[in-house]
Amino acid sequence: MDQYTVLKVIGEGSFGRALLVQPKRDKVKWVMKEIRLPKAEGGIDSARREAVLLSRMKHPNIVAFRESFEDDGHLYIVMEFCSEGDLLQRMKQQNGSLFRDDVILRWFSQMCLGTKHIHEKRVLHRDLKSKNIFLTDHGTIKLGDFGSACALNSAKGYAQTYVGTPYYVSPEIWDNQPYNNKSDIWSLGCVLYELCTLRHPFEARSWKSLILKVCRGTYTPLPSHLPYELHYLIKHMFKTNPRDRPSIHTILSSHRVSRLLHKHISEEELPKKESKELPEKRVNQWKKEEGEKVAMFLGQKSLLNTSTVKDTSFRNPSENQGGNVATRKRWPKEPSNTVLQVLRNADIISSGDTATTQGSDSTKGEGFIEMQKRERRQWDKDPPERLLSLLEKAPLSTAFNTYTIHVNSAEALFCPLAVEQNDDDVPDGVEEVHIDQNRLEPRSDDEDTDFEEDCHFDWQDELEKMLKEH
Ligand SMILES: Nc1ncnc2c1ncn2[C@@H]1O[C@H](COP(=O)(O)OP(=O)(O)OP(=O)(O)O)[C@@H](O)[C@H]1O
Repeated sequence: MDQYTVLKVIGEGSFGRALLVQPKRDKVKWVMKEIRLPKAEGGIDSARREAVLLSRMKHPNIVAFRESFEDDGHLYIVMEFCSEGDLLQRMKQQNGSLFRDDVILRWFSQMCLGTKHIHEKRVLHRDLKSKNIFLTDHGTIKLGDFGSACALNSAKGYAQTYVGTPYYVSPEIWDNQPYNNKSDIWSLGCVLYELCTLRHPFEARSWKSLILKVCRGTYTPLPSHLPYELHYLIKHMFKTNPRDRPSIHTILSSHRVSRLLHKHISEEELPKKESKELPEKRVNQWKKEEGEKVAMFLGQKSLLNTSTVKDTSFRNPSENQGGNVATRKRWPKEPSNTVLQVLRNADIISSGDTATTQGSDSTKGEGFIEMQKRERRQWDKDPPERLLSLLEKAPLSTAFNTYTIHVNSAEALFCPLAVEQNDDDVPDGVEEVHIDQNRLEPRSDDEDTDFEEDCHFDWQDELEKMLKEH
């Protein structure tokens, strides 16, 4: 710490402060993240290990790591200073004036490259949001902040429960399913949507409304002037079932939008073209040794493969001894219904309307069909009242922050991109989705739902425990 001069405090996040610092020996400015370490011994080792490891990702679109050290109960991570700040600040500066398509596509393609890099190393970001994506003075996008979230997730003694950031969290997380590579894709979809509209796709005034919208994948369509490829991409990134979302590899190589993204990506950065039926071959292209090393470093946590094929190229390190082959899990064919079942019973929802009305809307452009009053799915699970009752008891700090549950705080749900908070709850049975049925053909990316974290964190359990303690 002594070798740095603190120039100023840039800001405060959920886990500590961000300081602008300068080494005493030179003039280059760096950001120093100061993270309060958990008091309990147990989590410290893995907190340090994970933060350092994940901060060491080297890629032009990932915030560069300089060093990390501990001092006085804090973990310090020194990283590249992105002088243009984060994307959320940048969007606010627009004062409602939309970004040009080429700016959106350039930034998004760089985000994809950063995400591709970490996914290739079998690492998940878990907290992708516009606040964690930065811009340099050269206009380059840098993904940041994945070290601290992971570090704190594994810090068992920490008196907070890490979930992610509610506004960016995918349906499977609400349903207590493991985080997987497609969960990062959902969050990336939220950021892309924000860049396109300067609004968040799932704005809400209450937990119930937010979760309902996320779990239904219900969002206001993108403006019609945007290329149809972006409409198509957003639609697929917001598929409620992770198996139907494209992987980062698919987005960059074979997705319809890749043609547009390629204009902003140099040849050597592009993933090599592969035929779709080769998930094993694709896995082989990942640097297996690095993936295993990363998993080993992650405190013996393993990263499981989750797909429909047997993957012989990446094994859970703990299974390597016995030479067992990790069998990929199957995603259920239907989206997970647990949360929706709960919400269906909540007071914002009245009885279902099963009629489907289709009508053309001249303002939405040719070929758009407005789907209204879509048939409600029939859920066959028992209603898990638990989630809703927990949420009712648990006030939350701002839902745009990395979510930590503070039992005594009672801040309202607030969306920073919202101009004003309208009560925009979706009326029962009405989907605000405009579908160009000819062009937006659904497809499955089941084959590239590649991996999930085995260190599944049951946040509902944690929440329940915390509530009991108070
Ligand atoms: N590498 C960086 N370069 C420039 N600014 C940064 C950098 N890292 C963080 N910041 C800024 O520092 C402030 C605090 O960031 P921090 O990551 O600690 O929390 P946060 O992202 O605001 O919140 P949360 O912890 O909920 O994600 C933010 O305004 C962020 O834009």
